Amino acid sequence: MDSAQIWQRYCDWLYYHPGLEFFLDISRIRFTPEQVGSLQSRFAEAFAAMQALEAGAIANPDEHRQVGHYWLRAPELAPTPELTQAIQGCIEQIEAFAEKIHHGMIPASGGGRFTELLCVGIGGSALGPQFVAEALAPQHPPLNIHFIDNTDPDGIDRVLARLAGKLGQTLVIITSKSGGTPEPRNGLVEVEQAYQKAGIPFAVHAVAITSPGSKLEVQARQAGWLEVFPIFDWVGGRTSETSAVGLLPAALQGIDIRALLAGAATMDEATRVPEVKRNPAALLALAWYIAGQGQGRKDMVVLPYKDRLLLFSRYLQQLVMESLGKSHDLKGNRVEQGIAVYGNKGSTDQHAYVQQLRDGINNFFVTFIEVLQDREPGIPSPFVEPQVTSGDYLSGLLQGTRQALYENGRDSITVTIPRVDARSVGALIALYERAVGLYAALININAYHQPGVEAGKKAASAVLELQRQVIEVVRSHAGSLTLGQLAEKVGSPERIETLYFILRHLHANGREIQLIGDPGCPLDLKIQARPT
Ligand SMILES: O=P(O)(O)OC[C@H]1O[C@](O)(CO)[C@@H](O)[C@@H]1O
Repeated sequence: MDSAQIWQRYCDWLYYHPGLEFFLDISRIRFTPEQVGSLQSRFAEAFAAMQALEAGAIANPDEHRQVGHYWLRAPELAPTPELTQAIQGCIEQIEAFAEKIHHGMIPASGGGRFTELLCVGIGGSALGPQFVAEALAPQHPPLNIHFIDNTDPDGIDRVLARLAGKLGQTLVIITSKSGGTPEPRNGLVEVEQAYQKAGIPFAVHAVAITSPGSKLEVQARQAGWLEVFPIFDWVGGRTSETSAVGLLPAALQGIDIRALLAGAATMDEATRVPEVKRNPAALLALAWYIAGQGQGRKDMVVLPYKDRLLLFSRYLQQLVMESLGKSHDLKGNRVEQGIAVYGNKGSTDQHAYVQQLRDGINNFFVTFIEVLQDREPGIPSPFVEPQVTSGDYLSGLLQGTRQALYENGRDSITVTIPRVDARSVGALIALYERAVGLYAALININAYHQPGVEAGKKAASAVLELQRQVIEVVRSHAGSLTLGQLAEKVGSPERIETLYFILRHLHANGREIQLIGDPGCPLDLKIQARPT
């Protein structure tokens, strides 16, 4: 194609939404009109499936659940008046609570207003709030946000060290839809202990966001925590940013949650249009499908050219990969679907891996995220070269990379937003949620369950059970044992490798067990109880 044809293709396929000042360009994905035509009937089915989902169908058949995250920003569309009321009530509850915290009507136990916010949660209970905090938190927020999103003791220590001396001014949110995920439970135990050590009551600092009736809710109510906010059954973790999961931390940081919801609602309207060319989420799904031949053969590299959007790719990683990475389709055929997502930000990544993107293995397509506004209005941009600002550079580098990749047979999508504000971020979240839903319908998979995650969780609890057994056996044995003898004694010779990992970890942490000998020769090691 010559430059005039490429330009014509750009104009033909450009999507623009005037209300959101949002552009989407998929012209640099090399698809043919025939390919688009061949997907028309599948798209018709996908639009119908999405309509049924929004009307309250059981769109997550394995878990027998409705999928209602779109109702969160258009409560009037929820299938019953009770649900409409529950959604609206939750938003009002969030706003009222944030106001009381901001104005010191709920005072910190250390006196005065809360100044810090510690969010404990993992996966969908952390990634959205982290992305939104990075993108939208004001320079001087009413509460400074911190996250514990793992069960890494050192990671927890680092966060608690930052809060040293400030626990009395810290509001703690524990977020877990199930209320039983081990990582946030562990975070909660360690944070509670930190409060105890500091002699500060925990309950008057604590808030839960969880499913009604969960273990976490029961604990919060029994202990008299400040408040409990609901996560509705029909909201999945990875699509929970516009529920209390995302809205509460955002409101507490002074982010305009009504604007976030309005941006998402406007994008939802735009992505309900049952015509591919006029629906930006359908255009994205089309581009993904064609780029990866409907089998995820190409990875999605997400490159926002804006520091504030750094965590967007991480957020999308869960949204896309946990939704689309499935072994079977809805008919029970083994399909092993998915699209791998990675990326950080441009132009920084240009000095990291863009070399491979341009010249190396062609197993990806890029999504450039362009932000038109360089910096806050009113702040002048100095020239870094004659007539050129830093922002011009950023824009030039995005365009240059897009062009250089295309010239070398590498495809890309470009999403353009006017500025990083609550409205645009809400729109981006809604855009990708719908694109994932439509793509899942095209490839006929359930995007709303995550059975694969369970296998790792089950295996982990079996490891911990084995560890308990091992400690007991070694403690009650006089003298030392070899690894083989220990494996026999615990009745798990087939799990000798797991045993070795357990022992090495206990030894390294000065725990109940000692290893004597060369750690590089596991079979020669002597295992004994550590003297107390
Ligand atoms: O909010 P919960 O129930 O603690 O779950 C956290 C995360 O764990 C998963 O269930 C599995 O990784 C995610 O889908 C979810 O976002």
